Amino acid sequence: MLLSVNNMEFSYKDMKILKGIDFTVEEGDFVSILGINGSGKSTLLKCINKILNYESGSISLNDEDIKNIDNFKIAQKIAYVPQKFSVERSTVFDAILLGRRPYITWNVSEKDIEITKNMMKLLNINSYALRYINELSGGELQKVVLARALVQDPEILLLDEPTSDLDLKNQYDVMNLLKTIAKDKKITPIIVLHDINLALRYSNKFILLKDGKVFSCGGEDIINVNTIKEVYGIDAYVKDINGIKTVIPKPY
Ligand SMILES: Nc1ncnc2c1ncn2[C@@H]1O[C@H](COP(=O)(O)OP(=O)(O)OP(=O)(O)O)[C@@H](O)[C@H]1O
Repeated sequence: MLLSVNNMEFSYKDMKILKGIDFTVEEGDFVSILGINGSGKSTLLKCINKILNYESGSISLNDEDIKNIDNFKIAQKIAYVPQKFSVERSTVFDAILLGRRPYITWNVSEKDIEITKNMMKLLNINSYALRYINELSGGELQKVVLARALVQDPEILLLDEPTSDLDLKNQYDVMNLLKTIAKDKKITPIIVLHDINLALRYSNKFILLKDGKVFSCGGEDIINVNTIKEVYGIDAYVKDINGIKTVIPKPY
């Protein structure tokens, strides 16, 4: 199993946030984590990436407990794009190249530069390679940090609301690209999203978090009128529109 989270718990000081999380992810899955503000989604990603240390239960990567994998190795296997990122003054090219750090021993290689250039082309950001990242728009920056995570060539890509600053077309462009790159490079994305319809369009697996627990986990069928009501506390229509499952909140 690529990732296995078993009865995992985490607290900030004496405040228990994750209260026995269980789920598994297989290679090739495209996973969306959904849930209301404060339900523990970002905390869960940080535990998987070892930014936070879980206190009980277990998290295993390819059947090995992440506690036994050193951080350098973790960085070769898991890339993480946080919800908020601090922006240093470097060029777009250098910022993306930094994603290769887990592989660079002495010097940056031709291969590292080639991978960086190719990723910039794929994400259509090569035209601003030499611009400073602290001078980019929110959407442009979001593409740069995504490119940086992708050149890391991870097995698992953790993304915390990767489309929050993107316009409608860019949201779908980025998700389409992500789906293609994930398939080509055998990267398994695990994405925190607030847009349920975007999640429904791209994911095959859904994890609904509620109060620090997995309320429901599974395929598209777990997104229904009842789970929307239970998790988000709203009444919604769940419709099939041109073969695409769509959630439309009822007016209230
Ligand atoms: N560093 C911290 N110290 C103490 N409490 C924290 C810290 N970070 C988050 N929390 C709390 O942990 C809970 C879960 O936060 P988390 O950011 O994981 O939620 P989330 O589901 O990602 O929320 P959102 O959708 O708003 O981004 C919240 O109650 C939050 O206030």
